Amino acid sequence: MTAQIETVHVPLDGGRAYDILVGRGLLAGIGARVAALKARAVAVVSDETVAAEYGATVTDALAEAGLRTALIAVTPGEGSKSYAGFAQVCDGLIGHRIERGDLVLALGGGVVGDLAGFAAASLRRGVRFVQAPTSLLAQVDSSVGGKTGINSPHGKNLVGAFHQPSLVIADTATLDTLPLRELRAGYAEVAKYGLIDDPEFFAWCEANLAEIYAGGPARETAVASCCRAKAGVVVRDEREDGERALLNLGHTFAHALERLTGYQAARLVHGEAVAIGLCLAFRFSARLGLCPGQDAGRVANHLALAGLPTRLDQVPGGSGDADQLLDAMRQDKKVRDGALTFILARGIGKSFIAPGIEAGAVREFLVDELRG
Ligand SMILES: NC(=O)c1ccc[n+]([C@@H]2O[C@H](COP(=O)([O-])OP(=O)(O)OC[C@H]3O[C@@H](n4cnc5c(N)ncnc54)[C@H](O)[C@@H]3O)[C@@H](O)[C@H]2O)c1
Ligand SMILES: O=C(O)C(=O)C[C@@H](O)[C@H](O)[C@H](O)COP(=O)(O)O
Ligand SMILES: [Zn+2]
Repeated sequence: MTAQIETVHVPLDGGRAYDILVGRGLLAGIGARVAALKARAVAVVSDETVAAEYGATVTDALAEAGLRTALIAVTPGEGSKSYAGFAQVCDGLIGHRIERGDLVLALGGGVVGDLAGFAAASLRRGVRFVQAPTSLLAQVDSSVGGKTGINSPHGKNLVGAFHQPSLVIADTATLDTLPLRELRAGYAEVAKYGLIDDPEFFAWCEANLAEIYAGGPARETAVASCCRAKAGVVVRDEREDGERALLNLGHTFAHALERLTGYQAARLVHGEAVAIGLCLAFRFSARLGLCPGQDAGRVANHLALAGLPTRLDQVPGGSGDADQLLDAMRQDKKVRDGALTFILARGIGKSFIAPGIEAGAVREFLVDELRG
């Protein structure tokens, strides 16, 4: 049974507008919604964990709606967002004879969404895709906005394409089976939306953390609020020529940490890296005299309360030294003319794009952070 459904519309032009549906129990009714997109076949791309839990619900619902289905499941985890994972999905789609008019349906977390989205963008030079996000991170962030791609040994998301989904179906009941560590990791991106430009939302998160973790209406509110915020940014700046870079708050640090930990979930997952990155972005801003130290402390306190790491010395196996971190950051997609761009903050909800940041200043900051 589907309870209340919240719809967030993403009004992109050129026939690329789409809806994000948020509600409990949406997967059971996914067949009719996908059939309305007028495809003959739908290839569901998932990972083995999510496929075991929800694969049959989705393929049965699609088949009942008269659609031919196929299921491709990759190994769970960031390692699948790789050249090998991309080849597996593309060849799976080709093997199942997915045509230009057909659909790819990403059922899973952000790894599956980014990977399946990139395969859809590439297959026969582009087929449509639907996002059915099942992790908190994917429901609040990665399923919206059309950034798709894979990682390179040189850095995160360095190979990819902008390819918007045709529909996003976020069944919040799937979060009931999400491991606590992954729920917490997704929460880092929830808090990010408050820290970017919405101090009231951050205060609401502080007051409602326990309810968001417990499930129920506060969780749905958090998912829909983040989707609304992201949809607004994406419509104004789809390809990150300006404002969209704010969604990268904490990510220059986070992506360097993910590369240096070899994209190994045993050490760090994306949301945990983002939590550390958010704290570093605020502490760096405070060090540059831009942000009150109190605000940086408030961010770290809240993320620690949420069960997330906040410092470099919490990275299992170590984070790498300042030079290694800086070297990894030089591959950031926001680099311009060789100079680093950071998203910094003048306070909670007051983030801004800061181009031309001196590498020396970043290095000194990291050396001090690593000293503890
Ligand atoms: N495209 C974007 O805009 C964007 C935004 C944010 C993050 N990302 C990317 O998203 C990825 C991280 O996504 P993630 O945190 O969802 O990781 P993930 O996809 O690896 O999922 C986390 C783990 O949870 C499991 N899982 C997912 N849903 C489940 C469920 N309902 N029940 C039980 N287990 C479940 C998965 O099998 C996996 O082991 C990173 O690669 C990151 O770069 C992309
Ligand atoms: O959608 C965006 O734009 C974001 O920056 C959202 C981030 O949370 C996400 O991790 C994204 O994949 C990072 O993008 P990248 O361009 O820095 O790889
Ligand atoms: Zn992110």
